[in-house]
This record gives sequence, structure tokens and C-alpha cells, in this order.
Amino acid sequence: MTARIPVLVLAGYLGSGKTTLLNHLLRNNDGRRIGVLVNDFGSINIDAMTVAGQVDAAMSLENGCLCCAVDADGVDPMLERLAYPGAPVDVIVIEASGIAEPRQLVRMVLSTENPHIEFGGMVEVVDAAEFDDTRARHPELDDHVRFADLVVVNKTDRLDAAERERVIGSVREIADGAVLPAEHGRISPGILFDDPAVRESAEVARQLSFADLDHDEHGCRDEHMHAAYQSVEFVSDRPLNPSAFLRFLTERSRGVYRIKGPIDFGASGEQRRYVLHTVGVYARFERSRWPAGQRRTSLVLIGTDLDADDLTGKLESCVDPDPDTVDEYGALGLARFVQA
Ligand SMILES: Nc1nc2c(ncn2[C@@H]2O[C@H](COP(=O)(O)OP(=O)(O)OP(=O)(O)O)[C@@H](O)[C@H]2O)c(=O)[nH]1
Repeated sequence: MTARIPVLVLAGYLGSGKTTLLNHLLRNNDGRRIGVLVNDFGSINIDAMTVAGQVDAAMSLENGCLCCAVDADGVDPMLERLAYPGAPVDVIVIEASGIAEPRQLVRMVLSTENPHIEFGGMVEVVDAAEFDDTRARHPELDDHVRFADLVVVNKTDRLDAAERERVIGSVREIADGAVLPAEHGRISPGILFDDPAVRESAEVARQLSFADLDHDEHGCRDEHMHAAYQSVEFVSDRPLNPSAFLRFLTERSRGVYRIKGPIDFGASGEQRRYVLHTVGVYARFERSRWPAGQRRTSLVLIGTDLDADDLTGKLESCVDPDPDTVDEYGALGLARFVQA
């Protein structure tokens, strides 16, 4: 199975810290080759660009990054240039600088017919110190925060402890997705994307948890360097019920940014392996054969403020008490999430 390239939309109001966060990701890429799309070269100051030479409409950066400008024709032509089998990028970030409506950009990514990409999520950067003022000036900020799969509450260094908690609390009240406080955009890249070697692997979930995520005993990564995320693992040798699991997916669990891994739906007539990839409310299954002897559900849920017991309990209740009674029609609901 060829891995698809995740495409991430990075949004946020003027000066919130999008470019700072992007530079942080470029500097801490852990070997991932990051392609960057910006809508206007002039408006963005990517550090790495100072070492770049311009090649056609794409900028090749020294650390293996590529930069292209998104024009009015939308993202498709540029995605075509960056995302193809054997492409020199593992991840694409579109910085929505100066775009008033980032949801439009998300829709463009979701509606692209490029078979080599997958939606990697919308990240909204907010300036913690300006949050109240920005909301007052731009009431639509609430919609963006609610819609985002991850909200980075940046510039927390500009607030005292009490104010910081108040602002983070306000954001959490609005947000449906994950919320990560940060200084100078320093977030753990692992919340956003996998290690390239892991993405190629068939056993996504198992390797994600041990090799890629590199957790300490609290399940947090690089806590001192970056704003950290958490992960919860769920493994079951007993098949899951498709309808129950789809219900779990549609009732978005607070704080979960993405879920990955193979699922055994075990319905009679449904012998295939479903590999799940979700970001926020976006979900996609890829179907394949089970490698011999590896038929089991093995999921990793990645996000912030995760309630591990609650998530594990919900997933356990998806385990089918009597999988033999689920006929092939029971798995039909999965079809709309399956991509060829
Ligand atoms: N104190 C503080 N300053 C920050 C932080 N993050 C970014 N900045 C500064 O805030 C300013 C704006 O940051 P940018 O990363 O350029 O913001 P942006 O969202 O890309 O800005 P536009 O592209 O103009 O919308 C810069 O001067 C940054 O150095 C932070 O966490 N704390």
C-alpha cells in the first residue's frame, strides 16, 4: 500500500504565529520532507527560504522542503506538482496567510481528486494575548476555532499563569477538536504527522506507539521542548461491530486529533482488513488483506487532554459480543468511508 501524503491547512489571524510554527516544524522535521504551499511568497518569511534557490514556481529548500505559491485556481495544480508516486515530500503544509476563510481551503483539499494525498487536518493558531480582542473584532474566529481539528494557543508566554488558564479555558469551551498551548509555535510535530518510515509500514498502530511517538512513561513526548500531546492505544483480538464503531467515530471525542490503525470488523463475509485514518471528523478506510497471523484491531488515538479510560471504555463497548451474527450488510455503513 502506498502511503498518501497528508495535507495540512495552517490558519490563524494576522500575526498569530503561523509562520513561526511553520518554521518550527521545518526545523524539527525529524527527517520528514515538508512541502509548503503559501498563497503569496511576498507575505511570508520562512527562515529556510533565505537559503533557497527558486526553481520554476517551486522553491527547493536546503532541508528538503519545497515551497509553492497557491494561486486563484486553487490547490489542485500545486498538489499535482507536489504529490505523486515517489514525490520528494512526506507531508504538505498549506499556510493560509491572509485567507479570510480557511474552511474554503479545507474544502478544496477535501474535494481534490488527487489520489496521492489525504487531508491532514486544519490547525488554527490563535494569539493567546490577543484572543479576546481578536474575537471582538472578528466574531467568525469562534467558528474557525470550533471547526479546527487542532487549535494552537500560541504566545502563552505573554500572559501570567491566571490569564493563561482563563484564555486556554475559553478556547477549550469553543473548540471541538484538540487544544494545545504553545510558546513560539513549539509543538511536537508528532501530533500532526507520522514518522515517514512508520507511514510506509503495514503495522501502523504498533509502530506508532513505540517507535514513532517516543513517549516517556506519562505518554507525553518532548515535554520540555515542545507542547506535548498524548496517545491512547487500543488493541483487541475480538472483532468490532461496524455500526457501533461508526457511532463512536461520528460522536467526535473531545481532544482527539487523529486515529490510525487496522480494524477487524469480523463480520461473516467481511474478511478484509480496514485500515483507519481520521483527522477530526474526516475519516477514511483503506481495505487490504490481513498479513498472515496479524488479524487484530490495533488503534492509536492522538490528541490533547485525552481521557484514556473513557476512550478505552467506548472502544471496548464496540467489541462485538457475537460477531458471527453480523452479516455482510452490517459492514455496508463502512463503504462511504472507503477509498479505492
Ligand atoms: N512573545 C511571543 N511572540 C511570538 C510568539 N510566536 C510568534 N511570535 C512573534 O509574533 C510575530 C508574528 O508571528 P508570525 O509567525 O509572523 O505570525 P503569522 O501568523 O505568520 O503572521 P501573518 O503571516 O502576518 O499573518 C513575530 O514577531 C513573532 O516573532 C510567541 O509564542 N510569543
